[in-house]
This record gives sequence, structure tokens and C-alpha cells, in this order.
Amino acid sequence: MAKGAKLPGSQPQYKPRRKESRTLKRKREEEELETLQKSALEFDASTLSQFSDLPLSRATAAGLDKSHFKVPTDIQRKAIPLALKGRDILGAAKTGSGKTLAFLIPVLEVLYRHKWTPEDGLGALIISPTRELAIQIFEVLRKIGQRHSFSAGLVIGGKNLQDERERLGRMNILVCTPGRMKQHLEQNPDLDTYNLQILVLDEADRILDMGFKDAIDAIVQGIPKDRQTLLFSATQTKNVNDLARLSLKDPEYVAVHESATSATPGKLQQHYIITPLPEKLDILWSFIRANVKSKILVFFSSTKQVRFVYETFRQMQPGIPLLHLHGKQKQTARLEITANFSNSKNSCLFATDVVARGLDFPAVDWVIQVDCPEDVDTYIHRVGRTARYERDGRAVLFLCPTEEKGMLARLQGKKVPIEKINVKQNKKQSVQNQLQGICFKDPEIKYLGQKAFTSYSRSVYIRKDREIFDLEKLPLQEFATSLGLPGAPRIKFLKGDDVKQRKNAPRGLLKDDDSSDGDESVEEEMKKEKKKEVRTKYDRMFERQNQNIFTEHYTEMIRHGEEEDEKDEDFLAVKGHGYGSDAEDGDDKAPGLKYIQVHGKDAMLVDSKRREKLATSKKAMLKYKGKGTKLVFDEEGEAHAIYEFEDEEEFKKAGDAEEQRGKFLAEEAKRVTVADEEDKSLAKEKKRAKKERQKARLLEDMEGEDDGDGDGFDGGVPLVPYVDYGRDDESEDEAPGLVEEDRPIKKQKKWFEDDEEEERKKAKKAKKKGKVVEMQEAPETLDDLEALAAGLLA
Ligand SMILES: Nc1ncnc2c1ncn2[C@@H]1O[C@H](COP(=O)(O)OP(=O)(O)OP(=O)(O)O)[C@@H](O)[C@H]1O
Repeated sequence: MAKGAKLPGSQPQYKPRRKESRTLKRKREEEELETLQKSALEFDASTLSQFSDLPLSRATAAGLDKSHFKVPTDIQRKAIPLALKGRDILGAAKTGSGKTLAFLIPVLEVLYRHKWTPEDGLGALIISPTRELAIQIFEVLRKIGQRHSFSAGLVIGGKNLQDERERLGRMNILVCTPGRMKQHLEQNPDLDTYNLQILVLDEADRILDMGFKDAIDAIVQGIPKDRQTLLFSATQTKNVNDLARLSLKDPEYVAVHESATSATPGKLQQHYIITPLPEKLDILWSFIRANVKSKILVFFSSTKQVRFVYETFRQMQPGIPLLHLHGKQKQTARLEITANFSNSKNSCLFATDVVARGLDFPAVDWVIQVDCPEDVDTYIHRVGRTARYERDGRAVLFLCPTEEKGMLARLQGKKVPIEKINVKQNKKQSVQNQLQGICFKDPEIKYLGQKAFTSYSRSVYIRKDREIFDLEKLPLQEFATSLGLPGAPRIKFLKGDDVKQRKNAPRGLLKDDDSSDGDESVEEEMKKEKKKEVRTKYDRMFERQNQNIFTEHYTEMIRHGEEEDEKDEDFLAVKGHGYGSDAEDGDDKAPGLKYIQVHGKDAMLVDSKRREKLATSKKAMLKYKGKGTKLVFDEEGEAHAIYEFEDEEEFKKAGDAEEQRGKFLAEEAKRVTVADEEDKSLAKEKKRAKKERQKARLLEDMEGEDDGDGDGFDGGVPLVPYVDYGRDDESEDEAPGLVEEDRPIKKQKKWFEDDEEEERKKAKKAKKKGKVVEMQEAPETLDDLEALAAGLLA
């Protein structure tokens, strides 16, 4: 196809036009797709200067145009043509260089070229390491995919799994975090990946590291091997084992900045200052006070530090809005804070590494790293939150004197240009007294300070790079004082064995663990501590060292008690009729007394008129009848009890009882798993067949229709996240609980209608109920963002 040539639309036009016959229309569409495919295969990347030069569907081209993307960046120029040819890609380019579009455009095109419909199920899976990044990718997807009619959803956790379940089965594109996706794949029969065409890993090196290993392996196991795979990151993995895990096919390594003199953006100014640990907060405070008209992002190594500094600095009123973000905040809070920071002009966000990767906050002036990052890759991602896409930015790294030599060597080794600057001593303000005052007045803040102290110490202790991180060389006592604490808290982990395990634990796990520090409020933690101290007398009894004394005494007591009971029974039997507990055997019946027989056995003694009368009542006798015995018949027609004891000799021969039990359980577990998998795949098979039938019918329906939106695009409904017709909605389109395959095909057409008025009303109604139905604009409020993550989540 000629460079820049526009493809005729593949879907019906808005204004009534001469009706084509179905066959002609289908033929035309086939030809267009073939042309597109051919142009992509023959495309010469050296001729590419504008997006319009690319052999793209008209819908994607229009989406890019509407989003004001005109000229591709270097990584886009190199990666997109290759991805359109169907190649697997390992893409590496500096932070902020536009990698997101480099994979989203191929995703849309692959599905378009396969004529993907909702009935085809999941066609593209995009995996991100954090929820925030997933949401951001999803927003870009919605913008550039607005002219497509694919369905797209977010799977990022934080919401009820069941709520997401049914909707996921209908999604064509999913943007997800690894853990939640794994959960769905394991538990959700509605989610079928058999048809997946393209897999994308953003921040691939992070996703492939140990912390996500299980989830990624589980996801990859369930998707077709012959799909296309795209991996992108600013710090790309080339680890052969990692790549083998993803079964990449002859991947093309696209690294646009590899020969560049620096690994970080050219417009980023990078500095470091030498700061003794006890002075870090003084310098941070002084810096913030001097830059109240800026947008500042400050990184700490743990959740507890973020919370402590946020809580104390807030009370000290620095004159700039303060925000804080870490992995253990509630999802809604995280979204709100991300949106607030994005939209603000001047503010200061204290954060953990949960925002280090991929997040595209507009116009950040400063990135401050109060704690040394664990490695250079983390450094690169952190500073990459500023100086994005042709903008300027500045970054300052605080280094303790003991960290300087090691860290500088590492940075230079990875081509990070950084210069030393000094702090003007006359501008430095000490906050120690204020912090002491706050800690003195508020025990919760003091407690948080202690936790911040231990979390920081632990973070240093577990770092692998001993040339940089050495806890023993740090002035911990002075550090505690600088936080306003009366003394250095005891660091328990220094004595515990588990620290060794932690040191060797995968990075992801450590992070989670660290951030889990911040999961609960100080109050809750204090309560927990207190709770631990309260021990009841039973706790003490069971905690006794000389347990066997108690046990012996107890056993004796029980045994004695049992004997007494036996004696009682004997005693009663003798005293009564003298025929005791064995009366039913009839061996020692009292002479002259009558017995009623039930099932051939003497069941009731008839020793009075009342009992005799009772004996004639069928109903009363039922209780003596017993329940009967269930029998099973073997092939020879012999009756057996359901559970028969095995021959004891043979049982013994088979080996140790415990071993046999284990073996039996393992076999049964295996059998159940196999049966479960068979059931699931049968259910999926059925669903696939149904989807194929629905698709055929839908295509038939569509062939005869025009969408009539007059925009020159056929079927011009934007790519929308799933419109929530679900349970709480009053819409009659879908009965509550109706499962996908039962939904009449006509309902599906709802997706293809373009009744703006109706959609507006629906959105208004749902918003009133605290539920957003659909968004065409970038989300601005928390409601909008929440809707992306939850209500719209398909
Ligand atoms: N072709 C383009 N024209 C104009 N702006 C672009 C273009 N491509 C990307 N951008 C903008 O550049 C910014 C950075 O893009 P993006 O977030 O994709 O970078 P990235 O390479 O993924 O960064 P990171 O490595 O930090 O994840 C975004 O604000 C995006 O809108």
C-alpha cells in the first residue's frame, strides 16, 4: 500500500449510502484487511516520519489523531513497524520516551486484522507491575482505541473477585496486574485465554523478577504458545532464562538508546548530596521550604518512613500541599492521591517505590531520593518520573557518606551522569526539636517514628550490595534522635534467624513485606501489641513447660471418670430390672415380663398398660425401627456394605498405615484435580462453541446494517471499557445474574448503538447512584478513577 494511503473503512458508514450486497461488502472488507496485512509486511521503517505513514487501520489512525499524537518517538518508530510484521519484541528505551504507545498500537492492530469481536473473547493481555500503571495504560488505550469497537477491561484487584468474574469473559483486551490475573485464571471458568493473540509485559524486567515469578508462570502456562509477545522497559532484561520462560520466538531487540552516552533522559539534571543519616530530614525540610512553588516527588525506602514524614511535616506546615502514597493504602485512596498529584501544580508527594515505575505524572520538577535506591535500575526508574517526553527535570539523590563510593561506581557503570552539589549550610533548618515536640505530645506519632526507624534499618540490612549498604557503619542512635525519638528502638531482626531468609528472599517479596508494615493504622498496631500482652489463665496453663504433668493428671481424671460412669451404669442396672445394658441380647431377661419385637429383636419391655398401648401404635414403634443398611452389589450380584474393612493382613502387608493414608489422599487429590480440569475445559469448550455461534449470528446481523454515525468509520463506537449493565443497574438490558451465554444476541447490540443521549442519561443516573457508567474523557475525579478500576471494570 502507498505510504500514507488511507484505508477505506471496514465498518458501515453513518450517512445512508447505496446498499452493497452482503457478499460484495464482505469481499471488500477481506480485500482491505489483506492490503493492510501486506503493507505492514512490506513497510520500510526508514520512510516513517509521522504516524499517518504507518499502515494502520483507520480507527487507530483516528484515535492517535484525536489524542494529538502526530510524530512517533524513536522507540515507536523502531518498534511499531516490527510489531506490525508480527515479530516478538524486547523493547528498551529511556524513561518517558513513549513505550506505552509502542505496544498499544500493535495491540489494536493485531485484533483489528483478526476482525476481533466480543465473541472472540480475550485477544490481548497487557501486564503491568502496579495497579496505578495498569490504570494509566488503560487510559491511553481508551484514548487511542476510541474508534475501535473492542471491549477492554482492567484487572487490578482491590475489588470483589466475583464482581469481576462474569464480565471478564467478554473482554477482548485486558490490562492487568500479575497476581489478580493469576487468581482469575485459576478460579474463573468464564475467562478463556485459548484465543490470545498478543501478550505485552510493561516494565518487563520487574515483572519477570522473582516477586512475580509464580503469577507470570501460571499466566504463561495457560496461553497459546504461538501468540506474539512484546516486552518493554527502560531497564530491559536480557536474561535468557527469563526470556525462555515466556517462550519468545526469535525476538527482535529494539534498544534505541543503547549507544547513547547516558541511560537517563537527556534533559534530566542529576545531582547528589552527601548527607549524614541524622541530617536527612533537616535537609529535606529545608529543600521543600525553598521550593514551595514546585512539584516534588520524594522517595523513601519504606512505607513507615513515608507515613512518619508525611504525618510530622504536615503538622509543621511547610507551605505546600503534602501527599503520600504507598502500596498498602486502600485502592480508592491511592487513585485519589495519584490523580491529585497529577493535577496539581505545586505539591510534594512522599512515596515508596510503588510509584517508581512507569507512572506518567505531568510536569514533575524534582525527584528527591531521601534513601538510596536498592540498585541502579531502581534509581533510573525513580528519576524517570521527571524529564518525560522532551521536558526538563531535576533529580537529587541523598547519599550517606558510607554509601557514596559504592553507589557512584554503580551509577557510572550504568552510564548515569550525576554531579555532586553541596547544601548551603546557612539555608539548612533543623527540625529535630519540632519532631521531638510532636513525638512527645502524640504517642502514636512516636510509635510511627520508632517503626520508621526499624523499617529503614531493616531496609539497609537486607540489601544485597554490601559495598553500599552497611548498617553497622550508620549512626543509628543519632538517627533516632533526629526523628524526635527519646532513644534508638531495639532492632529485633538483628538477632533473629529469619533475617537471613529475608536477605535471600526475592525482591518482590521483601517489598511486599516491607509495605505490609504500613498496612494497618498505628492504633491497630498498638492494639495488637497490647493484645499480645493480655494472657488468660488458660493461656498460662497451656504455656506451662511441664505439660506432661497436666496431661497425666488430666488423663487420670478422664479415665477415672469413665470408670465411674461404667460403675454407675452397672449400679443402675442392678438396681432397676436387673437385666442391665445387655437386656436386648435377651440373655438375662427378667422372667415373666413381655417384650415387643421389632425386626426380630426384643425392642421394648412391656411392663405396664401404657407401654402395651404404646406398642400397638405404628408411629411410636418407628423409633425402634432403625435406619436400615445401605448395600452395594458387586458384578457377581453379591451384596456388600458401602464401607467394608479390608483384610487386616493385607492392609498390613501394604505398608505403614500413615504412608497408605498419605498415598490415598494424594491419589484422591490428583483425581479431583483432573476431574476439575476436565470439567473446566468442558465448560470452556461449550462456551467457545456458543461464542462461535453468537459471532456468526452477529456478523450476519452486522453485514446488513449501517451504524450511521457519519464519521466515515464503520461501527464507529469508541473502544469502551465495559458498560456496567450489572446487578445494581436499573437497566433492563440484562437480568441480574444472567450469564453470558444465556444473554440473547440482541442485547449484545447495545454495544454497537450510538445513542449519545441515552448514554448520557445512563451515566447521569449511574453517577447519582455513585456508579459511573462510561467515560469518554480522561478521568478527573476520584469517582471517575474508581469507575475505571471498579464499576467499568469489565
Ligand atoms: N509520539 C508522541 N508524541 C507526543 N507525546 C508522546 C508521544 N509518545 C508518548 N508521548 C507522551 O510522552 C509521555 C511518556 O510516555 P510513556 O509513559 O509511554 O513513557 P515510557 O517510555 O513508557 O516511560 P516509563 O519508562 O517511565 O514507563 C506521555 O505523557 C505520553 O503521552
